[in-house]
Amino acid sequence: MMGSSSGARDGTDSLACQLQRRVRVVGKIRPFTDSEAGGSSCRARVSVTRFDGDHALVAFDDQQTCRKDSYMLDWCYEQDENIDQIFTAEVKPLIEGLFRGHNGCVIAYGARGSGKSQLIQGSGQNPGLVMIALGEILAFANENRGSVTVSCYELSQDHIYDLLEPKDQEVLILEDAAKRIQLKGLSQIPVNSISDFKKLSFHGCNMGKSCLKLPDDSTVRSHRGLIVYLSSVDKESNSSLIGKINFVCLADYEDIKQKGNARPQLAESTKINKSLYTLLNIVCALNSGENFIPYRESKLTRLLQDFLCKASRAVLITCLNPTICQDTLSAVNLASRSCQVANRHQCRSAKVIKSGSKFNQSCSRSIVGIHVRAVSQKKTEISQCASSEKKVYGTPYAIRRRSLQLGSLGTCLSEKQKNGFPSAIRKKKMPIGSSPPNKSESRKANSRVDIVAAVDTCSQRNIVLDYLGGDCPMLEEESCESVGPNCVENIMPKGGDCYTNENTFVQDTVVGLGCDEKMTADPIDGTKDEIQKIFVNEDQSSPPLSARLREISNSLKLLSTQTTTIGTPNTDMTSTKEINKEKPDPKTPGVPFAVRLENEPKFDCIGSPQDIFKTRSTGLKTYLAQECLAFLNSANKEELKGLKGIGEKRATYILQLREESSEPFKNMDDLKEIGLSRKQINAMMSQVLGDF
Ligand SMILES: Nc1ncnc2c1ncn2[C@@H]1O[C@H](COP(=O)(O)OP(=O)(O)OP(=O)(O)O)[C@@H](O)[C@H]1O
Repeated sequence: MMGSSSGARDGTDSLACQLQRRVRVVGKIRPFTDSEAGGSSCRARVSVTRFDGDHALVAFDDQQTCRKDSYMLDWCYEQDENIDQIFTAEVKPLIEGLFRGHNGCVIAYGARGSGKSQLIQGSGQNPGLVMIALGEILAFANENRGSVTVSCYELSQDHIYDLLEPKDQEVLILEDAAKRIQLKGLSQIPVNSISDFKKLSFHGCNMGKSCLKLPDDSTVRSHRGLIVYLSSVDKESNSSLIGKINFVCLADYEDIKQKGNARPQLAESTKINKSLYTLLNIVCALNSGENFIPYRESKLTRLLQDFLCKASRAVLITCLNPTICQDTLSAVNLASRSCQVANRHQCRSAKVIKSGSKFNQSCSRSIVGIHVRAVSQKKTEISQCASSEKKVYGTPYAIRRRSLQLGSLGTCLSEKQKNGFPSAIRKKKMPIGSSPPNKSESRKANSRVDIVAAVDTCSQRNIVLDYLGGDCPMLEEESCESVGPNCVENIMPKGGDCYTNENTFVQDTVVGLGCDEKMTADPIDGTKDEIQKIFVNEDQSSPPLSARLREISNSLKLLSTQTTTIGTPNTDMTSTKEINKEKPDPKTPGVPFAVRLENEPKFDCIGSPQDIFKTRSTGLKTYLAQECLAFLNSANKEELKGLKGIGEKRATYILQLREESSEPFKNMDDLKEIGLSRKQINAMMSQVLGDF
């Protein structure tokens, strides 16, 4: 059912690398539920390939749509691995840290129904991580004259509530003189045994039953957590030790883009997602050794500040549905990005991952971000790029604040480097009906679609592709130069065909990574197959600017010829949002433009032709603005740069914003935040109109 597993988590190099990581990012695929078992959803769709050391590739294969997505995580537990195993490998080390007075954090993150509650809380027969951990902590406390207390909280809509002793007032986050977080108003209840704990009333329910489990109300989503405090006496020094560990069950991740913006829970979802993004940024920043960690960006991260810091250790467990589910794909994509960006810092090897289009796009965005970070932080280090051991990156938050101030971006780069940036991500359109390339051509083509991700040196033997140093015969010189001589490792898989159709673009992503040593050219057994499996066979890049403009132009033409339609608007106004969303159809829309205008007034009642014209032009403007925004929210860098007022810097910045929020531009005023003046916005709009 599950894919092959290879390797073990015992590589010493890997261990050394992992020890530096403050937050491990792992996955857990939940077993099929009774209703799923035996159904069509039960077909093998998720596979895990583990590599020597601490990395695992999770591949989703949707047989119906032929879509394949693969994500690299620090590790992934398969369906048949139980919670005890996760406890031993991931949580026990944190508990041992707790015994020495260190804080720890266990976070369950994932889509709805992915097994978060089961993992953290468990059920009557199968204790979750909390219960297993508490058993060990209590045993330790009894042996070491220690005491244990617990708190339980809920973070909903940016308000924190005490679940053990509910009060009218919310819990406040304060910082003491030593900069430690104090949760004012959150009760701590002493616990001496598991049975004591089971008797606790968690907001009207018992821990063993439904604590940390949200009520079955799809409109309410919140983060919940249980903190266990341990105070003990160190036998050797006889000093007192105080540590705490937080078990967090995050609210379900929902991909807002996919669900549409018209839902009543949109504001709630947006808030929750923002807090999740911030959390993942923190994970990334911590693992990358950033100095500045943007805790204040959300209440969740502020609340977790003491548990997610340089002095503590944590594990983020991404719970995965075993069947294809867009929310799960998006959730694991984000988790994977956060650990891969961190990996680029920590380890100096490279691995190529070929995966579905979403992953490609997101990777390339991250990669762009990395370049920006490098540039913004220390110009002189650009030429050394990732080969430098120095930390040169900023957090996404910092980037957002900094990136538009990079007035000297162009000047701080040598001419070659300047050229290198845009060319690092190139597009190649495959001709219509072109026949599949032969093997050697295919190799060349493949070299253009590689996604490069940095991973642990220890896992190089298992790398799913051929690694090429500067002497690779297949390597195109152009590719090498695009990222500079010192920092580029060009990577190209063996075999695997890359066919594209008319609208498919192949994205070149060549990333500068500091690799200390060359990897062997041959992947381990079976990995070649894996390459095929995860190879990009589709790429859903956003349609080119010309296609988008053509769509608008056609729509406008339609308007001018279909006055009768305007006079009798279709009642199906809901189609408006659908058409204007993330994945616009590059073809001429089938629905007449007039009926797609949002809030379109009834023209019959307006009066004179002049009034009708005015009303229509308002609608047109609204539509055009929406198209512009949708375009800015989805276009790739080159397309963005095709717009007036958007150059390299601004395009990079926009991509960066999109990493943090799926839809950063919701109205025209948001464009001012990227430094566009009203005049520039108008010019951009006129450019679009000019094509008509
Ligand atoms: N390890 C497991 N063993 C057996 N069943 C599991 C396991 N993990 C999850 N499940 C089952 O999967 C389903 C979803 O699990 P769970 O309720 O924990 O997910 P969730 O992410 O907390 O969902 P929600 O967000 O809706 O609360 C449940 O029916 C649960 O019994």
